[in-house]
Amino acid sequence: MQPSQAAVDIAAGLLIEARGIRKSFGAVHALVGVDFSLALGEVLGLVGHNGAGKSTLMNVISGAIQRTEGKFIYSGQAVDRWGAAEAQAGGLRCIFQELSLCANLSATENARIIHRSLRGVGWRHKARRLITKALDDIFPGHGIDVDAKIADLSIGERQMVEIARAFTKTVDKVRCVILDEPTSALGHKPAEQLLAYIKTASMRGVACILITHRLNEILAVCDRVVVMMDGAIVGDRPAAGLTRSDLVGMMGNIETPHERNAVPTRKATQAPIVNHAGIDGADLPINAAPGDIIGFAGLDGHGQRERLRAIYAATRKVPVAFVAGDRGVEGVMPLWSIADNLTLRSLNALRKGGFVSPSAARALAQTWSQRLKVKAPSIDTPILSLSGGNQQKVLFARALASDGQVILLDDPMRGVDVGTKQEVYQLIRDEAERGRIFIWYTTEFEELKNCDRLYVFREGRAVAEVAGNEIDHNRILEASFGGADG
Ligand SMILES: Nc1ncnc2c1ncn2[C@@H]1O[C@H](COP(=O)(O)OP(=O)(O)OP(=O)(O)O)[C@@H](O)[C@H]1O
Repeated sequence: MQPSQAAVDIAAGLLIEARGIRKSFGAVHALVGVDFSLALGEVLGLVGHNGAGKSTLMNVISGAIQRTEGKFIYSGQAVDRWGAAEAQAGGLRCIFQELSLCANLSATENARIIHRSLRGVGWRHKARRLITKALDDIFPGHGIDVDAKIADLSIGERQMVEIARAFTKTVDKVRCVILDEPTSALGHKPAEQLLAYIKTASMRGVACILITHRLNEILAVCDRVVVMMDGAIVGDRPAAGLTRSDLVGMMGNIETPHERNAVPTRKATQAPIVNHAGIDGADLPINAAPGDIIGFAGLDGHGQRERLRAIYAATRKVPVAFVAGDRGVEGVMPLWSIADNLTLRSLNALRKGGFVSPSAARALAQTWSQRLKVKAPSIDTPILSLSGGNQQKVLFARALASDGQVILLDDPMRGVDVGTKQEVYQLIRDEAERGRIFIWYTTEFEELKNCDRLYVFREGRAVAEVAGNEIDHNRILEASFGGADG
């Protein structure tokens, strides 16, 4: 077999070398002396639990924040001042978890922002061509209108534009792309397309750093895996030959496979509380009784989110809570603390004599932030200073701490680490045992295995119902694409 361009370049030299990097935010020591390197054309997977310091390290490397201490060498040159402009000029691009596109501009205009060379008469035409080509190369068949405002695109489409923009090149070359949870808002197909593209980009000599909690993605594309824990690098190994459980072990977790219980008989005796009719005869009614964990499956964007919202609006008899997937737009109150964000849905229940009881609110916030292991100095910490996965945990805690008997989940585990995910799955099962109903849309097939029953969506309708032991990948794919009874 011919060695790839990446393998040749890896032998030839390093693009990034960082030594003894430290970064503190006041009393929080996010990086405590990190040595990190990246070769030309290398695909490096960066993993670790929520709050381990992955994004902070990438922010230092991309020049978004300044290191407190340490040495940074880029392309053989030691650099003192390293900001976003220097990184861009050096061909280093970054796709952050919280997307950086201007919402009131189109994809075309957003492409222009990072390419100053696109100026003068005809810049719009050139920018449109540039971003369209990148989208077509990475996500063939994407269907995105590059002249529509970003605000009018779905979260998945926004993520695709952000990714495509990072790979566009004009006079500025692309040498390294940092992708922080790039697939967390993408459906299955675009996620696969991106992984394939990362491989081809690396063959052309573009290095990529992939941060993801989806470990199969790391195993699929990476040359090397680096593990972070508590602000330090604790593992660094070639990816070849590693298994998923090796990775989980390197992160200090042990994976316990979940054996699905047979659907408890008590459910047969309980009347459904959710009884939601479809839009027509081809759209199945959604039924859920106390204790049910119902999954919504199918290709992303086929009506699952709309149905969750419709169920939310129609559920009147019992309290209902919603965990949003697009936390930036729908979930997080950015200027508030963890405690205020967490108790927001419980203010009525916390009222004593007409006023919200501060001590009861704090006790509730403390309990649930501990149960979900939110990593922060205290519950008074501003939510925006938390890592992405920890922000998502707070949103989850908000719903579970509430009186919601029906909990609607819109892909809630985006960016949550593998250890916490297992604990949250257990929490969901425990809460279901206590009689809560979960209706759970997820883009991760593995998560669907936690459900008692699934509805598969296609073209805006729930077209198939799959119960218990029939839940398998092929069955879902068949229904998603219209085979068999789908
Ligand atoms: N601007 C900030 N102010 C205060 N603390 C911060 C800030 N940014 C990050 N931190 C803290 O630094 C630590 C590392 O966070 P970081 O975002 O790097 O983690 P991460 O490994 O990327 O986690 P995740 O997988 O959840 O995205 C966390 O404790 C976080 O709360």
